[in-house]
Amino acid sequence: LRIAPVLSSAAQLVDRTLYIHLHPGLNLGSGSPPRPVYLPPVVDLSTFITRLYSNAADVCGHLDVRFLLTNIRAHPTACSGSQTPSSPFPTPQPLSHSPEVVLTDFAVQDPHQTNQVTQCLEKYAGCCYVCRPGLSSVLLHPQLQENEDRLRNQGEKLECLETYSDVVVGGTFDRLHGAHKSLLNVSCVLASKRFVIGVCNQAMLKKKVLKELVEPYSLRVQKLKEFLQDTKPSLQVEIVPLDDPFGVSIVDPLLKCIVVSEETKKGGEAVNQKRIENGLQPLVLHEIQLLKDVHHTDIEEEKISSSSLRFRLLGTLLAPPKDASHLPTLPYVIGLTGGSGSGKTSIAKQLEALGAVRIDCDKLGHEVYQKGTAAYHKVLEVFGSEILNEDQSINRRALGRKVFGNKEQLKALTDIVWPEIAELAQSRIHQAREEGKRVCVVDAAVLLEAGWTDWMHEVWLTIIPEEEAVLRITERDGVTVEDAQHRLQSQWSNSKQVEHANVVLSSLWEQEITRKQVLKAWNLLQQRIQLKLGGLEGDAGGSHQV
Ligand SMILES: CC(=O)SCCNC(=O)CCNC(=O)[C@H](O)C(C)(C)COP(=O)(O)OP(=O)(O)OC[C@H]1O[C@@H](n2cnc3c(N)ncnc32)[C@H](O)[C@@H]1OP(=O)(O)O
Repeated sequence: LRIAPVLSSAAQLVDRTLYIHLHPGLNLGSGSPPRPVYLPPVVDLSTFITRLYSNAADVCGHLDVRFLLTNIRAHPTACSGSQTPSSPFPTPQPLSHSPEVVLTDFAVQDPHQTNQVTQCLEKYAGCCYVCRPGLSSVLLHPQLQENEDRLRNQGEKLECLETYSDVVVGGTFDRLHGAHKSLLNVSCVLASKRFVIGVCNQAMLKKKVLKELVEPYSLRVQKLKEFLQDTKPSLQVEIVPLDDPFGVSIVDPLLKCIVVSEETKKGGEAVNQKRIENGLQPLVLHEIQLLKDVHHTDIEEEKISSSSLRFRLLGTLLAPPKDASHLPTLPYVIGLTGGSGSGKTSIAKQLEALGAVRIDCDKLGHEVYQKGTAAYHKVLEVFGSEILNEDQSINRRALGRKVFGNKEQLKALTDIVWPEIAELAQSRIHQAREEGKRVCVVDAAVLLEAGWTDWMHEVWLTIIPEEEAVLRITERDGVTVEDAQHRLQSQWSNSKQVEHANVVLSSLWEQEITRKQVLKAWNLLQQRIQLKLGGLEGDAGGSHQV
């Protein structure tokens, strides 16, 4: 009952990381600073953790909340109410992000006490964690539902939570969120010695929504390590890649418990089946609650999920634009690219409707083949007269069949036409500049392959899964599945393109959803342009105010 009010008042003061240290009954008003104590891992604690992360997602979603377990320790006498183990508390624990301020919800009865209480609090924090010198303290005044609180605390019986020497969990752990942290925290409470985490490798991501936006394996592992080092440094953490749904869970004889959610319970049962087949003891399945995502939209999952987080990244700035000081600030040039069938042209048209000048490079490409032009003759020289229509114009479909799926032939063609298309596109940008336009969108299917990023301010990319692209291409262009695949194979993969993109969009869902992404991307772009222009004006006046 206290969690949400405490979190929301803390969120008003904290920008990034909120570490949580639990000490029920902490008395800061007695004059002498209290000592940190060990708390027993009780069943209530796992409920607390789930509520904590569920509330955190709701009231302070922008914060990286980490519940610390250093003072949670199993002890034979630990589960009989207020008793705590008497072994000395270890030396202060260093945290990944050194605390700058310590907050408490301890209620001061007499305002004259405040100074003494804050001093006690700072000393107490320094006994538990390594804090920077000059750590300040703040007394929070959360709006607690006191009566209910008091009622709950009366005659409470604490039930001990069973702990296990070796605990295992598996998952993708993309963009570590509250539900992951809740799972990890509960697992850390359950594990007394070793915690094994299987992390999905590339092979396991094939079916994931927006799999191209899943963080690299090494980054996911790094974030997990940092979180667990803060949470429970005494634990032996082993992170192993998962190439299949089972990994080490079905071969490690020391494992005792697997932590699952409602959704992954079946997977846990399958693990046990395999363990029995392998002559190993089955694991205890510890099921935790799925956290609800109160902010989820109609097309997002109800639970807190990485897929929803990836979806929300669409249209936002994923990577800062590279230095474009060699380009005029206006028009701001967006290179819009994406595989065949990814909806690039329809997105370019939406941007045009919002005010951008659209430069369609497929169309410019067609212009350069016109009879009598230099490119026309060069293409004829390289590919022969079999690519001509009866009227001697170039049959692009026939040319496409020759080049898509044949690297050398495609290169021969693009060496001829790309310089010509680039020149046409640049002259359109120049014209837009003279007309005082603010934004140009260069719609070019293979912009990255062509190395055109030097004359763009940003690269925007539209992606859809390959199977969907094949469906769309065959339907739209009346070509065979094989031809569609050849065409896609002539282009960089989505993942490779994502590495170079500043903004990613996806037309996988209904048109309205694409429209919302485009609008979001456009509005954010306007803010970036405004900032740039503001910066320029500031520079011109010699002012460097922050
Ligand atoms: C750097 C740029 O992106 S410039 C724009 C792309 N144009 C080029 O690269 C020039 C070379 N390509 C061509 O001239 C033509 O595509 C041809 C002659 C091969 C085929 O012409 P057409 O049958 O009329 O097909 P069209 O030009 O509409 O292109 C068909 C698809 O192939 C893709 N495509 C075009 N050029 C290439 C290429 N060089 N490599 C891979 N895919 C390509 C396009 O993305 C398009 O799909 P989309 O509309 O879903 O995005």
